[in-house]
Amino acid sequence: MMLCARDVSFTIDRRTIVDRVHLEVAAGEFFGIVGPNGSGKTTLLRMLAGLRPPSSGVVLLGGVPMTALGRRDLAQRVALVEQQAETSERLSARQAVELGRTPHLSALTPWSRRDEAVVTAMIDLVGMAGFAARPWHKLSGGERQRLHIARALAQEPRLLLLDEPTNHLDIEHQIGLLALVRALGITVVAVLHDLNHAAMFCDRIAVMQDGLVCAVGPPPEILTRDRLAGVFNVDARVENDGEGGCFIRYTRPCPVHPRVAFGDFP
Ligand SMILES: Nc1ncnc2c1ncn2[C@@H]1O[C@H](COP(=O)(O)OP(=O)(O)OP(=O)(O)O)[C@@H](O)[C@H]1O
Repeated sequence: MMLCARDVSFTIDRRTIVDRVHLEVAAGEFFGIVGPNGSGKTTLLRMLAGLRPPSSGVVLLGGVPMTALGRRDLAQRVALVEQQAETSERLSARQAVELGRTPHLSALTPWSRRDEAVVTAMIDLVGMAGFAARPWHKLSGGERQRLHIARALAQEPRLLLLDEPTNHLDIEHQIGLLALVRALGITVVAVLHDLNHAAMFCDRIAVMQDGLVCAVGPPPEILTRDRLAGVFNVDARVENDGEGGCFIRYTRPCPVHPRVAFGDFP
């Protein structure tokens, strides 16, 4: 499902956090948003999800302004997994995923065998089948994160928005999750901190800096040594992966001498 942000800004306390962002994400594209801490990624993602109305500009989903879609319509099309998503502690793992079916239920369409099958399939997809009966509060951070993804997939969204989806995951599950999401073939917009993951999985990425999108394009065009230095303040070599992509090799900085030592404190 095509997503378009037209000159979208967000201002709070007279500070512009997202500044006239223009983006077009094609149906089926895996689109990454990268940028330093505080550059406006989460704020932009929440506007793309229709959760935060822009101060100016418009977000269009399939050509329709988000603001024209009712909450239920929106939830049937768009799923968002936020950074510190929480779920009530009294639920089991399976019940947490079942919440993803809520937008599809009504008095006329009560819980059905199809809902049951979708929930089972999504729990299975994220490798959590053995955990379904476990109480939520007894799960690890990574297990919860995988179930948050399963809950979002159980919504059967056409647009999936992910804010640092690999948080808490071990390396196998970081790579497995991004590969899985990519294989779904739906439109995905993901805020990613790991630039090598962005390079591996994204069709295109947008780089944010101080609320502005300063570059958009395929990873090898965008993740240049100069940009990594200018935007992220790191020294790195960008190498060709031999398959049309790239990977980044960071340079260890020279040793820095802290201006304080623990012994300085009485
Ligand atoms: N509700 C708010 N009120 C005031 N300032 C806010 C609010 N929400 C976000 N900000 C500020 O806006 C800026 C952008 O925040 P945002 O969370 O979008 O950044 P980010 O790029 O996602 O950061 P990170 O990588 O650290 O998650 C930050 O400086 C943040 O402190």
